[in-house]
Amino acid sequence: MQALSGYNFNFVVGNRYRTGKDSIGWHCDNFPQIGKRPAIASLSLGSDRKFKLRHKDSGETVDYHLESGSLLIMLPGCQEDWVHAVPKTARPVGERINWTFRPHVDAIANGEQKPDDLPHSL
Ligand SMILES: O=C(O)CCC(=O)C(=O)O
Ligand SMILES: [Fe+2]
Repeated sequence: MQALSGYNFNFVVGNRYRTGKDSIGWHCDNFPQIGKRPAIASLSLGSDRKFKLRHKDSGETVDYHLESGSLLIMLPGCQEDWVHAVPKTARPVGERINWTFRPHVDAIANGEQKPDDLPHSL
């Protein structure tokens, strides 16, 4: 993950969406433990679902269709300026697993997430 994204990550959060009725509402992930201006990498597995971004000031929305195996990188600034959500869907979708890779201040000496030293190729 670090080689793919260019960022270091220290912990992972998993979400399971059993059906289209499972969802996550509008939010941003910028709580203190995650450090300042975090980059977050999001890996999707299983059924595809819509992922929405909404700009906090302008209200502009951007929709992504996250397929199994897709990797979405939310770069520094995304949590500060945008909220995101995975809405419910009436489509008959099966289970989706999402893993978000995040920094943690306890593991980063100065509280800032640093780009990784690894090359950006696999
Ligand atoms: O399931 C997703 O794609 C997003 C999950 C999410 O926003 C979160 O875990 O904070
Ligand atoms: Fe989130």
